[in-house]
Order: sequence, then structure tokens, then C-alpha cells
Amino acid sequence: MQPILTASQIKALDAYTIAHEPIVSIDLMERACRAFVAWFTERFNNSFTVGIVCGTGNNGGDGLGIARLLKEWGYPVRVWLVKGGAPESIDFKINLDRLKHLGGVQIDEITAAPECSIFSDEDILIDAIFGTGLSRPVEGVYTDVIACMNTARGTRVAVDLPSGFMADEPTTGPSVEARYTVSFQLPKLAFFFPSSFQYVGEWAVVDISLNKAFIRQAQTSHFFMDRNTARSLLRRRSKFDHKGNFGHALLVAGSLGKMGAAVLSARATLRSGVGLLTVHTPQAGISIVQTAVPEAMLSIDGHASVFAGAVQPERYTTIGIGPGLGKAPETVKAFHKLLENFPHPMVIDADALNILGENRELLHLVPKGSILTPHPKEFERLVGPWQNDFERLEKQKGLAAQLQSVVVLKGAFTSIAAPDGKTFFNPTGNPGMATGGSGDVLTGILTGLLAQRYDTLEGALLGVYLHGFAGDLGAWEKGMDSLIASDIVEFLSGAFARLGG
Ligand SMILES: NC(=O)C1=CN([C@@H]2O[C@H](COP(=O)(O)OP(=O)(O)OC[C@H]3O[C@@H](n4cnc5c(N)ncnc54)[C@H](OP(=O)(O)O)[C@@H]3O)[C@@H](O)[C@H]2O)[C@@H](O)CC1
Ligand SMILES: [K+]
Repeated sequence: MQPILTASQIKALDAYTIAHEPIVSIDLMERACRAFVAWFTERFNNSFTVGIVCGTGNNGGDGLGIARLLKEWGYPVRVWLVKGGAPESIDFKINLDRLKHLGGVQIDEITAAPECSIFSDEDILIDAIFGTGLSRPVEGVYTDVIACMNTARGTRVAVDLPSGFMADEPTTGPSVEARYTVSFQLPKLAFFFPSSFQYVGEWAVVDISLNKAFIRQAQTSHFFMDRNTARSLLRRRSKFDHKGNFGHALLVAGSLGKMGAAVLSARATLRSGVGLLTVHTPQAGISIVQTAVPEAMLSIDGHASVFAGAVQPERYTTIGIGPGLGKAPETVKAFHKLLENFPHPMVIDADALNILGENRELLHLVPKGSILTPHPKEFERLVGPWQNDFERLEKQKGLAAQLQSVVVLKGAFTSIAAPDGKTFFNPTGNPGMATGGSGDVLTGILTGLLAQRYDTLEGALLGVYLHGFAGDLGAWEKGMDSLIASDIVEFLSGAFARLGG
């Protein structure tokens, strides 16, 4: 699990590494430049012309070091130095001297608004004006240069951060809009937010061997999940386990015309290792569920088309509720009753969340240790609108604390907020999963894991990881465009097997 640190923590980490490795700062910068160049040369060969736009701090120093290394690799390189008042750092000056000493690279200064045509010969524009030292929105000549870079034809690649982009707060001023961002050591919080994509593009983190002990003990409430952590959470079965060890889940899902949601959830619950599964269905769903999911038992509602009746909650280890449920008045009442009678953690999704959003007096009945899985629209119905993604994250943490439950906000880098404020971003998944039924599958997986008495947070982390991983396996085989929710279920066993293997 990787911690996500703030820009000021990264500065402290940088200083700590310099003092304790020990290493002189220009050598650490050289390591950063080499790591960037290793990433770069794997993707772009030296037939591309490369323009490097540098500031005068350490991000600019990186740019100059990169210019030298790429020149040595045989790339046609040109450098612009943007001088708009930011101080010149020592390592910037050293790398400027080294580049001049190497020779063969044209270096031009920009001190006033340039003609944007200056960048028109470059196939690739490397952005090294500002990195983690940015403390306020850019102005003046920086704004002019950034505007030119953003309209240039070349592919923009940012060093550490796009210039103008804030790592730990909303970006309000102009910023380079990068196609790629190559960041040092740790991802930055804002990379995980949808609104950042226009600036950061696809991002990669390269290792520059900053002090691992410092990283481990740094105070943060934000983490990036990884495969090793997911693997460590997955429980192994033992020889004498029997189905009673793996719980009995109830799925309350589906209504007339939306029984497919129940089927997808049920299949995913079964594929996630549950001991027994019962699906509570209105009469319209009886033959559908029995035919499509023969492994599941049925609890049959008295109502023809929606969830309206009582269930016997004492029989179940956990309940997953919401996919395809609808919001009929009878369903609202039945959900209310269920919340009053079921004391164990539940998985609450889709229309069950919408019912909570519209009947906020029910929120306090959500059993502690539950998992809520809203997509952004459902989340907005629960917590109201937000100004920016940082505020959205705070609202997510707030809801998790209020309900003493885990809130899983679905999207690219699904975020998983625990009641204690810790938030985890998930690395797996792909845009092919933005398709109807994908969320129903997640509900099924989480229900299956909670039924097996996984700890709520651990189950949420593992389930979200597996869901995305199954989607990735499906997309590799079928392509993102053709991926459907049933494929995610189909590839779930592969995801479990690979993670556990
Ligand atoms: N961390 C690490 O481990 C490593 C880091 N490395 C690299 O160092 C980079 C950070 O470098 P950095 O600290 O020198 O800051 P950088 O982003 O170059 O900005 C320069 C100066 O600009 C100023 N400034 C701020 N806002 C401004 C504005 N709006 N308009 C005008 N000026 C503004 C501000 O000075 P101030 O005005 O606050 O005095 C700031 O100091 C990092 O991103 C990475 O690339 C690697 O080399 C090695 C390992
Ligand atoms: K940059």
C-alpha cells in the first residue's frame, strides 16, 4: 500500500533522504532525471524532436538534466528557460552549467509573452516549469508560455506535475494540460480526481529511492491500494472448511423489468465464495432467478413486481440490497423495516441508496460496519453538491464517519473511505466497465465477502480491487468497447485465482 503525501511532506522527504542516505541534492536530482529519461526513452525514440520548457527552480533543474541526458541519447533537443521572477535554485544553476558544457543544445530565454509558433517544430514538449514548489496560481509570462504550450501540436509530457497544477488543493489558475505526467516516487492526491485528468493525463510514478522509512512513518490518511495488499487480504481456504464457514447472504434486488440486476449480483456473490445465497425476489422474478442462477435459493415476496414484503433477517450473515430495486412506496417501507430488523453489516447500493437520499431519517438505521457503494450521482443525492473534488472527498469521509461505515465512491480510481477518515484509492479497472450492471456485480462481490465475515474495510478494499481486476482481464480479452457486466462476472474467477496464486 502506497501512502499519498502532500507536496510539503515530499519536500521534507527529499531533505531527509539527502541528509540520511546521504546523497548530495544534485545527485538526487540526477537520479530523478535518469528515472524520467528511462520512462521517456521506452516510449519515444530519438527520431522525435524534443523541446524542454524549464522554470528556474528544481523542476527546471530536472528539465535541464533531462535535456542533457536526452541529448546524450541522440535526441534533437531544444531548451527554453522561462524567467518570470521565480528564484533560481542552486541545482538549476549547476544543471544549466552542465548543459552548456555539453554543448549542442540551443537554449533560449523567455521573459515576455512569446509567439506561440516558437514551439511548432517540436514533436514533444517536456514541461519542467513548476513542480511541487508551486504555491499559488501562475501569472504573467508563465501564463503566456503555458497557453502556448497547450495549443502547440507536440505531445506534452510533464515532469513531476503539470506546471500550474496543484497537488493538494484545487487548481484554479492556468495549467499545462499534459498527455502524460511522470511523477517522482509517490502519486499526488489530486491525480486521483476526475477533474485532474485534463491536466495530468495518464500518469506514471517512477522510483527515485527516496527514504523508505520516512515514507512508512509519514502521517497521512490517503493511500493507493496495490496488488500485494489485495493479495494479503485474500483468505485461503483450508481442507476442512465447509459451506457453513462461508456465510449465508441474502440479496434483495430486482423488480419487474430489472431482474437482470439481481441475476448479475447473485452470480457475482456466488463467484466470490459465499457459502449459501438466497435471493429475495418479487413474483415476477421467480423463474428468471431460478433459471439464471440455479445455485441460489429464493425468498419470495408477496408482491408481483417489487420488493414489498418482510424477510427473515435472522437467517442471514449479511444482506446486499439495491440493484434493480426501484423506489416504489412499498419498497421504501419494506427497506425501512429491514433496516430496523437487521443488526449486521449490509451492502447498500443503487436504489437503496436513492431511498436513503430521499428519506434521510433512515440514515441512522444503517448498521455500523456496512458498505455503501454510490456512483457520483447517487453520492450527490446523499450528501448534496460539491464545489470541487477535494470537497467531494471530505464529504465522502464525513458520510463514512457519520454512519460508521465504509463509503465506496465508484469511478476511475474508486475511493474507499473508512469511518476513521482513512481513504484508499483503487488502481484496477478501466473505462470499459462504465456500463450498465457493472455496479451490480460489485454489490454481489462485496456481499459475498461480507457473508464470509471479512472485516468491512478489508472486504471493501479486496472486493473493489477484484472487481476492477476482473474488468481488466475481461477488457484484455474482449476489448473495452465490448465489455459487458456479465464478462466481469465471468472473469471474476480468473481474478481470484491470479490474486491467490
Ligand atoms: N521532492 C523530491 O524528492 C525531488 C524533487 N525534485 C524536483 O524538484 C521540484 C520542486 O522544486 P522546487 O521546490 O524548487 O519548486 P519548483 O516547483 O521548481 O518551483 C520553483 C519556485 O517557484 C516559486 N513559485 C511558486 N509558485 C509560483 C508562482 N505561481 N509563480 C512564480 N513562482 C512561483 C517558488 O518559490 P517561492 O516564490 O515560493 O519562493 C518555488 O520554489 C519537484 O517538483 C521535482 O521536479 C527532483 O529534482 C529531486 C527529488
Ligand atoms: K512540471
